[in-house]
Amino acid sequence: MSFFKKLKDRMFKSSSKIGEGLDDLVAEAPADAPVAEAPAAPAPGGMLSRLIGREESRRVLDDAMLEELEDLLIRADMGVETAARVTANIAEGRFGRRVSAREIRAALAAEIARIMDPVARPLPLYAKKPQVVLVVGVNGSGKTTTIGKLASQFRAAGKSVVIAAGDTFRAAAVEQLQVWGQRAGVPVLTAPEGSDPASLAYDALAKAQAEGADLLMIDTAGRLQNRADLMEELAKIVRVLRKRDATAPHNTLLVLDATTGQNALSQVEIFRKIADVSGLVMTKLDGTARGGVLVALADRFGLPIHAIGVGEQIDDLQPFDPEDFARALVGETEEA
Ligand SMILES: Nc1nc2c(ncn2[C@@H]2O[C@H](COP(=O)(O)OP(=O)(O)OP(=O)(O)O)[C@@H](O)[C@H]2O)c(=O)[nH]1
Repeated sequence: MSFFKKLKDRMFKSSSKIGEGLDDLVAEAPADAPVAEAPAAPAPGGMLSRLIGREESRRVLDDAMLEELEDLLIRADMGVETAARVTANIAEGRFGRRVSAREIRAALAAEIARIMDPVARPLPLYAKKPQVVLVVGVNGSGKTTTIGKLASQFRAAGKSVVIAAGDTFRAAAVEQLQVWGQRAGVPVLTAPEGSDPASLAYDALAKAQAEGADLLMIDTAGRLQNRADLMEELAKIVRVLRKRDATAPHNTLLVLDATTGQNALSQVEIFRKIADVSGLVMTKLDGTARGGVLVALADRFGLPIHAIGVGEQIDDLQPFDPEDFARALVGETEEA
């Protein structure tokens, strides 16, 4: 199965929200809508429709339609500012013309891909050994799962990986990480329940250095209820790591849950204040209709999006491909 097909299948809720919304929008043309004088540009596939005797629905792209389009994008979690900008760009050169859903869908996919293109960057790998990756995010966002999936991919690429279970206050979180470590074939370092996460991070880095490991991934707590405590905990981990390696951590990954929609935006704001976030992973894009939030994130923050989670299995973490994502999000059905 191609990447696009898999992504499209997994993101079907987001896909159908925008895809079906666009079809309805064009079909809902007011009966007395004025007919544009400018000839409509032939849409791809238009010829085929004519040959099989089925004309595509078209609607004049006027203010009312643009407003409906903007509403549709906001409902798909793209955020008010991004939705307005995208809609304005789509209007350019098309305003007053009769357009088909297919044409708007293609234009929308191109706009979204243009926004996402600069942020689609895999986790950078450095020559520095061990490369220390701090993983932050609220509880339940998918940190543990993402660490397991990433560790498995790095192992498959021939890298040696060590994981540190830094959420020492939650036994269940540590156990979960151990399960993922086993699946990925990667050692997981733990500390007694309630012990200082910074001291575990220090020991883990010492061990990773002694073993000549390529990567050290450190899980952290995600208790936002007490932000000051969490900030202090993360700052202490960084301080202590730097005693062994002044350049650590080399990446600070923020894991976000797509099902939280617009809330993901405030999580980025908060975590950028309490940790030096260098990149994002968006999980749970499968089974949510809120995938549009990724566009808002890219547009607002410009932080690299390293990968997306599309399921609970070990191989359900994909590199972020802006074109495939954009086409899946707007409900395109065909391969490019
Ligand atoms: N459908 C789906 N589920 C996911 C994905 N990523 C994680 N999950 C699920 O989300 C739930 C929470 O994931 P965890 O990895 O335990 O999240 P965490 O951030 O480590 O949470 P805590 O352990 O509570 O700190 C689990 O049931 C995962 O199976 C994904 O991409 N898709």
